[in-house]
Amino acid sequence: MALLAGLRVPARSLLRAGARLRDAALGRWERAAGGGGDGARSFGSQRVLVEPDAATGVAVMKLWNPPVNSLSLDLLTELVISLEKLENEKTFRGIILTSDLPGIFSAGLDLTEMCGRNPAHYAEYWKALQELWLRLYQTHLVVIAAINGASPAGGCLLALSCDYRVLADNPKFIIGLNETLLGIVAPFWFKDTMINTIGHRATERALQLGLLFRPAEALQVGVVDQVVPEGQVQGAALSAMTQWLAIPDHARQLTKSMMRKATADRLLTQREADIQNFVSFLSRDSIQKALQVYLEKLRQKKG
Ligand SMILES: CCCCCCCCCCCCC/C=C/C(=O)SCCNC(=O)CCNC(=O)[C@H](O)C(C)(C)COP(=O)(O)OP(=O)(O)OC[C@H]1O[C@@H](n2cnc3c(N)ncnc32)[C@H](O)[C@@H]1OP(=O)(O)O
Repeated sequence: MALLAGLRVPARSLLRAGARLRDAALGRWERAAGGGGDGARSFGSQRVLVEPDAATGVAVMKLWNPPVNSLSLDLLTELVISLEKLENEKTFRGIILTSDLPGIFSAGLDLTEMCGRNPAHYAEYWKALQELWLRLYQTHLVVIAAINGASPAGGCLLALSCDYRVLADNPKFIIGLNETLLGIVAPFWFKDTMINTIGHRATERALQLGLLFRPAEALQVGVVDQVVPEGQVQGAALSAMTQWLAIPDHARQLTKSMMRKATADRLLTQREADIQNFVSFLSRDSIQKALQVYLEKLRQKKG
């Protein structure tokens, strides 16, 4: 009930949620894609819905982890599985990554996974996040983020890891790596991903100040590539996809790898140390206190 109290979604969505939870309990669910007629079927898990269109080779991947699509351990795991499945299907060349929750793309890392747990849990959680980033950042598929809501911190990382970003024009849809505002530090691979997108100086300023950009600023600094009216974000992402898919796959994929491999390798060569850093950083009393205070503030916002 407490979870439901936090939901700000219409009754229709609650019914849909109920159906998904039921189906998830039965294992992976599948349903026919609306009138596609091309044999493509939606598939997914409890928190990730994938709507593949075999005719175009593009799948829409929707995050659904109420209330704010925080990147819980379960969501991270389900995202990796869905990505892997699409990568293994030869018919698919592109993914549109978006949210199935109104007004939120992703609230970033799930603070409840980082607060009051034990070191083994922190290690497992961080490894899952590394896994998702390594896969998303290096996937041979074209990934376009259709950002239809707020996207702080880890939500911004998700978007930055895509090949192209379209943001819906709403001043509430802020995006950025705001870790310093929480008293924590963006890890080097978050920082590298942002540098590769907007350059060193802009990243230095954004990271130190924990800047969360509104759409016009996000476009200006280059955090996103396009800003479109709300309601047009998925259509605009699909249009952009046409341009990306017009390029021969082998040439585009080799170029993507050439641009991104060194950044990914930097994490791959020190993965274990990065996990240990995270665990020891998070195990400090001062960090736990800062996170608890921040979480409490978020919870009291409504009260
Ligand atoms: C010496 C140096 C060594 C360096 C070593 C490095 C080590 C590494 C250090 C660690 C680095 C970690 C990197 C962290 C990345 C992150 O992503 S941290 C998470 C950051 N996210 C945020 O700050 C976003 C917080 N949320 C919001 O701002 C808002 O919720 C929203 C997304 C803008 C949505 O607003 P609104 O629609 O008004 O919803 P709310 O009412 O605020 O929230 C609804 C409920 O959801 C809960 N919630 C919100 N965000 C989170 C979250 N990220 N995790 C878990 N839960 C969240 C919120 O508490 C509400 O809950 P209830 O009150 O219970 O309903």
